[in-house]
Amino acid sequence: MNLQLALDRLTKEECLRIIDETRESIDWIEVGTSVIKEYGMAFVREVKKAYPEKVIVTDMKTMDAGGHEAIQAFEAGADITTVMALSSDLTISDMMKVAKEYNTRIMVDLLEVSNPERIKELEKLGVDLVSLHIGKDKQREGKFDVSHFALVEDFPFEVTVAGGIDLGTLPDVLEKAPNTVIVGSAITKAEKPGEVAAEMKRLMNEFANKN
Ligand SMILES: O=C([C@H](O)CO)[C@H](O)[C@H](O)COP(=O)(O)O
Repeated sequence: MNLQLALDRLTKEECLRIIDETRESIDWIEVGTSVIKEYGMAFVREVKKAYPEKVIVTDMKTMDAGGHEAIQAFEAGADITTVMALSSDLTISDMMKVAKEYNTRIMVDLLEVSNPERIKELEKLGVDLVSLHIGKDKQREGKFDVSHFALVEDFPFEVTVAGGIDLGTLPDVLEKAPNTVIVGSAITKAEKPGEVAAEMKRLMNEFANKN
């Protein structure tokens, strides 16, 4: 099970400091949408160069022009880039075509998707990696909870989860055995990010060893 560190609403210097403090505990590094908007693909290149051993996820949240944005992400060194499930099938399939050429992956973000029909369509498109996600704004009405797993439980997807997950909610999330847990603020806003990430990874390893 992977721990993905999500870097959002931070300066470059803060991102690099937090990666450095958490590097022993994290598996995947997400250059968040807000960081990409601030610094562009140049910063993705910088992170990949500094941490070639980590899986780099660019949270592009692509909604259109999928082929172009996938090339931008993969040329910058991303191993995985995100597209919104609510975008056109053509956007998603164009990105999957590019990912095949680069030997990389597309993560489909299920933000605001609750209709099982859309999930079936994604499966038909050949999607294999999805993100169950409660967005930052929506978190004001409630953070990610395990009832959201129901949307994908009958599908063969690799599942990542995000949406305000912290040390309090992690144990319940782990019971559903997602492939990757995405954590942003609970680590990045912590006084000691390294300690929070280490404790999260310890709980994840403990769960994996028991199951
Ligand atoms: O994708 C994200 C969000 O939409 C802001 O861009 C975050 O990376 C994701 O939600 C994880 O962050 P937290 O919710 O702060 O754990």
